[in-house]
Amino acid sequence: MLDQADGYVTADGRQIGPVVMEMQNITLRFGGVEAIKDISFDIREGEVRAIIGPNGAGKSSMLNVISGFYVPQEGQVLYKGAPRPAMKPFEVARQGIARTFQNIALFEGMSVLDNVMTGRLTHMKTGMFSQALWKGRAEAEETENREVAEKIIDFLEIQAIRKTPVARLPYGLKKRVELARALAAEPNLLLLDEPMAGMNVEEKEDMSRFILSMNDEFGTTIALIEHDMGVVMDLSDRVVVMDYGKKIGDGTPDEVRNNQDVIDAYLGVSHD
Ligand SMILES: Nc1ncnc2c1ncn2[C@@H]1O[C@H](COP(=O)(O)OP(=O)(O)OP(=O)(O)O)[C@@H](O)[C@H]1O
Repeated sequence: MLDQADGYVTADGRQIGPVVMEMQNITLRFGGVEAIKDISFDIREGEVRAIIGPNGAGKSSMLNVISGFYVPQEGQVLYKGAPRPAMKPFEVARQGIARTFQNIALFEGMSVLDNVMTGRLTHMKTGMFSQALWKGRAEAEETENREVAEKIIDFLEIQAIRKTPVARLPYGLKKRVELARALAAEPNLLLLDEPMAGMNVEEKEDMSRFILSMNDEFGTTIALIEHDMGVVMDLSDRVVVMDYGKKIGDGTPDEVRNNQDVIDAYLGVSHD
């Protein structure tokens, strides 16, 4: 039913909408290295879309194209039906796209709450000048942003550490705080860069649960890249598989799991 333009309903009753982002024949080069070779796929509203592949397959490069950080030499990215020009990070954020990073990028000296509040920056309308003139308006906005941040802190079950400086937290919790900050932006599209990397089994299970409930509760469209094929199979509606810069598979987890090219890539069989 994936060819229905308006979307479809999943086996577990979730509504998947129309295509929000379309990658058309993307090629990205770094000097002589072709990191992405003529890849096309789309991301639908409300789905959890994974991009997986072995080391060096081109996943991070692809996430950076999706986020607008890299502009491909060939092909184009359509967002909500319109070609997307080169953009600055704040313009990407204004379009409702948020992301997390593989190497956690938090303000280590700041508390969890303050870090999550930085996720609200794109929603702050009151500039310094009008803050000076309209104190009431600035205060109302601050309260509203704080309420959203607190709601997300509750949702991700990190209330107990809301005042703790991030530097003191273990790795798994830092990853969750980063997720909270991205979610605080109330994004339409959330990009997760190897959300489970470096986690133990229990932390991976927690992270999977939060990703799924975020998608369910807020209807957030999620695109994630991951090295480990196992962890994304239970999470994702559809999976793109990359190997040596090429797309070698695209479909439901079951379709991808049974694709011989995918099996070979993960077993290290050469594709020359
Ligand atoms: N900034 C860059 N400059 C030059 N080459 C790059 C750059 N970024 C990536 N590459 C090259 O592009 C190819 C794809 O790398 P990329 O990091 O996108 O793969 P990946 O699938 O994310 O790998 P990993 O799982 O190891 O993070 C590799 O050959 C890599 O060396």
